[in-house]
Parts: sequence; C-alpha cells; structure tokens
Amino acid sequence: MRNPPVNSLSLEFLTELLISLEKLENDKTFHGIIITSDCPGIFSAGLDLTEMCGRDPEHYAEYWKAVQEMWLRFYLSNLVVIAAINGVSPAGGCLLSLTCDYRVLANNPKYAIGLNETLLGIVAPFWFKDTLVNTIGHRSAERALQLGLLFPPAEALRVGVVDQVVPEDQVQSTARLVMAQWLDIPDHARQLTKTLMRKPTADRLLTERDADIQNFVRFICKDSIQKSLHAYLEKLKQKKG
Ligand SMILES: CC/C=C\CC/C=C/CC(=O)SCCNC(=O)CCNC(=O)[C@H](O)C(C)(C)COP(=O)(O)OP(=O)(O)OC[C@H]1O[C@@H](n2cnc3c(N)ncnc32)[C@H](O)[C@@H]1OP(=O)(O)O
Repeated sequence: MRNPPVNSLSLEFLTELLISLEKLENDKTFHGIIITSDCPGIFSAGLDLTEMCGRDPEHYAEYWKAVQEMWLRFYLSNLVVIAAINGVSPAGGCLLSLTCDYRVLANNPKYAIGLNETLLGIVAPFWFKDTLVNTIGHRSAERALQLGLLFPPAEALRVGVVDQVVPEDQVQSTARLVMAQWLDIPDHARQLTKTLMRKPTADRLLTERDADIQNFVRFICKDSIQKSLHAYLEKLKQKKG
C-alpha cells in the first residue's frame, strides 16, 4: 500500500485497492497476495477521516459502500491473503488485516493494532465486530471493542489479533514462507473451506447492506459525531506542534 503519509483508506485509495485485487484475482497465474505498507512505520491509519467529516450525505453513502466493498471482497477473496504488518494499524487498518487469512506483525512496540473506534466516539459496525469475534472470540472482542484497545505486538499475539510476531527485518520473508505453506494446500479445498468459514458472516452484511449504509449516514451526520471527528482530526494536526 502506498498512499502517503499514513495509508489512510480514502475513497480513491479504496477504489485502487479493489481494482488491484480484481486484476490479481482475474489473473489465474496468481494464487496469493501479501498486503504490506510502503509508508515507514504505518501499515494503515484506517478509514480516511476527511471522507467522514464536513461532506454531504451522498458522499458518506458512496464512501461507506466502498468500505463495505473492500471488506467483502478481501474477506471472501479466493486468493490466499496474508498481511505483513510493518507499522501501526488502528481501526480500518486493523479491519483490513483481519480480512486476511494470516497476519504477521513486526515486533516494534510502536506498532499497535486494534479496533479503537470507541476512542474516537464512534461505534464499530456489526461486521467489524463479527470479524474480530471470528478472530479472537467473543469475550476478548467485547473487551477490546468497548475499551478501544490498541494492542502492542506481544499482547496482539497473546489475544490472537495476529498469528505471528517477528523481528522487523523478517516480516516480509516470514509472510512469504507462510504463503508457501498455504499454497501447498489443494486450492479448491482451501477455497471452499474459507467460504464455509466466512460466508455466514459476509451474508449478514450482504442482506443488510443498504440498511447499514443508511445507519452509517445517519450516525455520521449527527452534529455530535461531526464535532468529535473534527476535534480528533484537529488534535492529530496539532500534535506536530
Ligand atoms: C455506524 C458506524 C459508524 C462509524 C464507523 C466508522 C469507522 C471508522 C473506522 C476508522 O478507521 S476511523 C480512523 C481511525 N484512525 C485513527 O484513529 C488513526 C489516526 N491517526 C494516527 O493515530 C496517527 O496519524 C498515526 C499513528 C497513524 C501516524 O502518526 P504520525 O506518523 O505521527 O502521523 P500524523 O499523526 O502526523 O499524521 C500525518 C497526517 O495524516 C493525517 N491523518 C492521520 N490519520 C488519518 C486518518 N485516519 N484519516 C485522515 N487523515 C489522517 C494527519 O491528520 C496528518 O495530516 P496533516 O495534514 O497534519 O499532515
């Protein structure tokens, strides 16, 4: 991913990601992809806050549809998808990595990962929650979501948000090694098993997609939510001094 400075998932970047995924899926010589970041120290800062602030309801609806599409397409991809997480990964960045089949995280205490939405005064939608529950179990997910926990590497591994923590210079090589193991499995059997495991979760969003968009638009248009997102963005900007 190369969308400096922080790989935020803007509408344009999400569209590019989806086009890239589609191209790779349509090229039958590809069987797996590794998602990693070209922005030093940052895997992805998550959803682009500027897409959710000070825009009109039509824009929010278009943006949310693209976020849903990203989740659906990556979560259900027939390819083996591995996240080589080489930086901090809050909220939407964590969600993207949770859609993958396996997560390798660099062992750097700055590289926290988690669904921290509550810290911004917003609520992770049910499909974010379901993805986390499927990964780490109900109790851990409930605690992580309510507290908006961002896990440093050792904690992320203990709770199961990531599958492996390795020295920073070994993230890519480990991801390639893991990919080789996954590609050794007969593809059709692996793909059908992935679908079996994930389809019920995806189906819930597919049947409630429009309602979920409307719910997001209603929520994000609230004055109180706009105020807290603006304040959060300002805080990020002022951090620099
Ligand atoms: C019903 C459902 C309703 C709602 C659900 C909505 C779900 C939302 C999920 C999300 O993903 S919300 C986004 C959550 N993301 C975050 O909380 C991360 C915020 N960013 C950071 O903590 C830090 O930027 C960083 C740790 C990722 C990187 O730190 P650093 O290297 O020090 O960079 P800066 O903080 O100086 O940031 C540089 C630049 O980038 C802007 N920026 C950062 N994050 C975002 C973002 N998510 N969206 C848009 N822009 C972002 C930041 O403001 C700086 O901008 P400048 O103009 O000052 O350069």
